[in-house]
Amino acid sequence: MILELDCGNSFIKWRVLESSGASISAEGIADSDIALIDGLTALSGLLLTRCRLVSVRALEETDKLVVALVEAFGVTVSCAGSAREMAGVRNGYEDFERLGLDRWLAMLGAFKLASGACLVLDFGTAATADFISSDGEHVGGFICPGMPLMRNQLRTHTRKIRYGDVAAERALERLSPGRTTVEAVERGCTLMLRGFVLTQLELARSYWGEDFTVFLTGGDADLVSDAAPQARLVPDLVFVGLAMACPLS
Ligand SMILES: Nc1ncnc2c1ncn2[C@@H]1O[C@H](COP(=O)(O)OP(=O)(O)O)[C@@H](O)[C@H]1O
Ligand SMILES: CC(C)(COP(=O)(O)O)[C@@H](O)C(=O)NCCC(=O)O
Ligand SMILES: [K+]
Repeated sequence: MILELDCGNSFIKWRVLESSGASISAEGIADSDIALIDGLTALSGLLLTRCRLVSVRALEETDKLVVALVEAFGVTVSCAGSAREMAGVRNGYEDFERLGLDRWLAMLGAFKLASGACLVLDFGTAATADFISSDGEHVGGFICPGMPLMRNQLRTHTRKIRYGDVAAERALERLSPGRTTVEAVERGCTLMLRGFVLTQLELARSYWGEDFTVFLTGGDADLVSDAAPQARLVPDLVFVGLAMACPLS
């Protein structure tokens, strides 16, 4: 069985594939290395042979996780790395190694699925947009605070914005102007993200007319999907790219 990991700034997304790579036998989200290893250990019939991962965390942090995985499961771990060019996509950064690996893998996955120009929108800790033209050129992208960062900045830099997770979830049942603090903040931040989506769509249209595919991914993709009804919601887009960047043969 193959373990795949996407280590973002907030969560580790994981899944276990059958050895052929054809089907998913388990998947989940962990908020720490320990929670990940406990979650995997609790699975019955787990026989890991290989592991591939992508991380946007600090090198030492990623190394620590790799050591823990080797210790716990005796697996060989391969980590996705940067590339100037791969699978027909050319990294557009001046310094290609500085482009976030999750963005790079999502771009590889998107270009493979679209076989044409694409706009990749990822809503995690940060919200990112990346533009890939039909010939595989990465035009560049944008990085903004995502929902968790916007919400936490308001909570920690004001005196009177305080509320819990349950109230936050309930506040997003509608997007009309808020009549409580929690509604005002949660809906306001959601509308900021939707505005971000609309701006990116407008820019993509100015480059490519209607001839492009929009991909939505990341834990908060659902919050903005109404703003881009034409988009393909692909929660595992990073994993599509991970399999391309770390083939297990
Ligand atoms: N099942 C879930 N578990 C945890 N977070 C989730 C889940 N579904 C959506 N989210 C939201 O996803 C966001 C994190 O997205 P994610 O793509 O995991 O970020 P990152 O890659 O930066 O770690 C958070 O705002 C969180 O509330
Ligand atoms: C932009 C990001 C913080 C997004 O991380 P995420 O929200 O997925 O945790 C990450 O891709 C990153 O650290 N990138 C390096 C900087 C760059 O891409 O320019
Ligand atoms: K991510």
